[in-house]
Amino acid sequence: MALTINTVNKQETSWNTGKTRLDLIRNDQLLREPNQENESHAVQAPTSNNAFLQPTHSRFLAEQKPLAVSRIRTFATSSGPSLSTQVASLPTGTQQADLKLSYAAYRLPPRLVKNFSSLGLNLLYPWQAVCLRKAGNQNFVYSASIGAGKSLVADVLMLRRVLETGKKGLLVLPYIALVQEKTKWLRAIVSGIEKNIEESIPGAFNSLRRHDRSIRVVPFFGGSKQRATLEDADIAIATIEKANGLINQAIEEATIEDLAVLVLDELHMIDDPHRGYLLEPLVSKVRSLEQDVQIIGMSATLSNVEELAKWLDAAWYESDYQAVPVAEYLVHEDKVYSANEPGSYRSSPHKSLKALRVVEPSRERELSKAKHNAVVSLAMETVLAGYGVLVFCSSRLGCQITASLIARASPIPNPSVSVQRQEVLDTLRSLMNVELDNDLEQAIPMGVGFHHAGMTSEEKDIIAEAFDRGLLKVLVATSSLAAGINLPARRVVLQEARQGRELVAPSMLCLIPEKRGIKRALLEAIAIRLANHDQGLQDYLTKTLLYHSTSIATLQQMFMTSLYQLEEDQLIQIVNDEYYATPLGKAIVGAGLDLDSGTFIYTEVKHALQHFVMDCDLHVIYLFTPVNLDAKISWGCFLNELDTLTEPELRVLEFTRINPKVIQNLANQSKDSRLPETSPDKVAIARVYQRFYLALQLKALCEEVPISIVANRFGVSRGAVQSLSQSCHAFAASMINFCQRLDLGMLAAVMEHMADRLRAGARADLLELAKIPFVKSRTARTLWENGYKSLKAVAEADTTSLAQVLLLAQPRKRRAPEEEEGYLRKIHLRAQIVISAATRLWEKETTLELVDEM
Ligand SMILES: Nc1ncnc2c1ncn2[C@@H]1O[C@H](COP(=O)(O)OP(=O)(O)OP(=O)(O)O)[C@@H](O)[C@H]1O
Repeated sequence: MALTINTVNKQETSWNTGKTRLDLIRNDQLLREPNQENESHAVQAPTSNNAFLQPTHSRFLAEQKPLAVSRIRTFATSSGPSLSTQVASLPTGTQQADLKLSYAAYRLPPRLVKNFSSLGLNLLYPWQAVCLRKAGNQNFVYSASIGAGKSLVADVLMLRRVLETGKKGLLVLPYIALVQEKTKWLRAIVSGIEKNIEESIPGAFNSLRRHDRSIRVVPFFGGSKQRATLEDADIAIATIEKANGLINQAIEEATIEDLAVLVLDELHMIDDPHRGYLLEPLVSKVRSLEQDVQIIGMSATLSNVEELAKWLDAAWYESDYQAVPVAEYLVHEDKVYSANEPGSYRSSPHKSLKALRVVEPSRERELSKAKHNAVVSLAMETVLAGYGVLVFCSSRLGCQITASLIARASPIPNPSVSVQRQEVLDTLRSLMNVELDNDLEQAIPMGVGFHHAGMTSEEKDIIAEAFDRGLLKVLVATSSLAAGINLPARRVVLQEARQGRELVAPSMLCLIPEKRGIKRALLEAIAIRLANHDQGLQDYLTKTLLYHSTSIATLQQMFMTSLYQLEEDQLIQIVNDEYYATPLGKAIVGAGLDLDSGTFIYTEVKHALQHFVMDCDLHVIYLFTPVNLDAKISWGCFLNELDTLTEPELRVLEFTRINPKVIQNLANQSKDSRLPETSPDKVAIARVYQRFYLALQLKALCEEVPISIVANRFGVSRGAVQSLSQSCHAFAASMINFCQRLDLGMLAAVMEHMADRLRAGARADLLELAKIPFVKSRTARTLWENGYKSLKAVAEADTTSLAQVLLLAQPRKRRAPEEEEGYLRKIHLRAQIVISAATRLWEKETTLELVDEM
């Protein structure tokens, strides 16, 4: 099978309110079952003499010939999901009482029920009600399809627990974006609710003054400077790494007894060796405490709910409810087959299949491959019915090519849509300091966007938002789009059916040595003093998932070997049969580093302390450059950069043991040449070169070189430069923590200053201006050069003068005279926004200063 088509009749959701608009589903005309008509309409290709043709389109069409779309013929019937089944499955006011959130057994305060209701959640789906009944106060694992409404179950259980016990809840999510989104949502849900101590545990919050009793929902993710703790929150929402750190800290500081509920979203990530491997020790630690913490785990893709429930000693539930019925099809060559009906490929893969529809061959050269032709036709079928389509591709290049084919087959928009799409392009251009990608320039006017990791997050946000608003009709993306985004698509096309769709593998041995391992779990347990002798550590291991899937003898062997290696690596020491973490062991755990990176960094820090170059920024930048990024070096670019280094920077090069001759030799060899990594020493050296190459990119960002130019200079994508700078914030925070724990406070302070500068993407003198939202380094520099040198100066600026300066910071672009006025209005509006943001910041800072002085 070359391609899978999922025709998704997706509820349109407005992400900030969570409100569903079900009428769209009822009115849906798109998902005509193939038996409803014998032939889909032939699609009219855009023609260049169309009356609506705008200047941009004539340019576009001059460069790119429009493509005619092939017909899709239907010659077999499919039962598919019917609309009536779908409607019947939705909760209505007349259904049973336990679907109401106010149902007494759910024990939710009326204000909470009201808040849910104001965000569109009045009635539970029946499966959600079953979950709430089954879960009670015990551990609970459940699985339901994407968008089925899993979060509501966890929210109710967590909030109830927090309110009733007066203790804390910790919600673990895999991505920063999800943490931010969930924080907003939960803050809205708990607004106006006070910790209700009188009705629950007497005394829990009695000492709090009235204004302290609102529920604090606090996000935790990498990169924040403060050493925030669970103490600061009633509901903590954290990424996996951060959550593990919070638990470690709470155990170490003996405040863990304040935790009452732990929620793990996307529990299937426990099987992910890169991101999720910390989930297992995190949960195992909580389980090994002798206290009543309710653990709730959920996921859409758990193939092993029962096993996980056994591990967690939990009740469990698997729902097959689909909030939105999904009709799934497989496309092979030019034929469309049903994927999940009786007699389909999935239910009987060996039988010969009857195709439901066929895409007629195209006369267009570019669509001569059946796969391209099918993707374009299926996408256009949905677009012409007035709905959005998501197309997933496995590579960035594939995205751009597919987007441009679909754009060429798209109909000419009317003038008002055309103007709005031009505005999207303008916003994208204003982010960049180089020309916009040609593919985007051509696709967006036709209502098609793409989204992949080579783009910056701002570019991706603008495009996803335009699709969400319905301004773009097709979004072609890699899996970069997949994280938690709820977009209004009626059809999802997945190219290359076998990629990225695997369910969780049955292997669940997260703690096996090859995957980060038991070694780190033991070091953590020792460092946070969860256990410090054999018996205690073994008890801890019995709480892990590994214990449930490995023989005792193997586990015993792993236990002994790991402790021996930890001692060898000087991460623990043994005194009178008791284990203690060394300062290095504690620093690695405290900073949330993996063992391998921790020991490498320690060697590097020790080295730097002997020769530290203080008359330039490069050495300190090098020290907080992340160590475990898999970045490819372009040796030619590396060599060019060496020519630009100043004398102090060349000293950094020398002290980090980098040999320019090696770079020169590799630059003269083939494009893909690499340093050998045949021994641990060589691996470490290769890591140093790679880190230095990334440090040079970070140095350029600190010098206010725009992301797009850094990307060009180093031969990488803009997205890669941006994610380097983002991962660098989190890494810098760990490095600072690491140095502080090793009593290297001075080094930590220097790094802290530099981390602030990197966050602002600006030199030291611009730090203050760069704090203003929407002011990037280039704008900050322009403001500074035009006399606006402080927050106060911007706050007091007059809008017209500031707009003039903002105009100077925009990339120059020729505009048609009729577009100019709208553009100037936008800049004026932006000036107003910047002034009010600066005013708010300035007022906040002055208030803080006053408080400090009191
Ligand atoms: N009982 C309900 N009634 C109406 N809308 C609901 C209900 N439960 C959930 N929703 C809405 O359905 C949408 C999807 O819910 P949610 O995000 O909780 O799904 P999910 O199963 O957690 O999805 P994912 O697998 O993507 O994490 C949200 O907009 C949510 O507000």
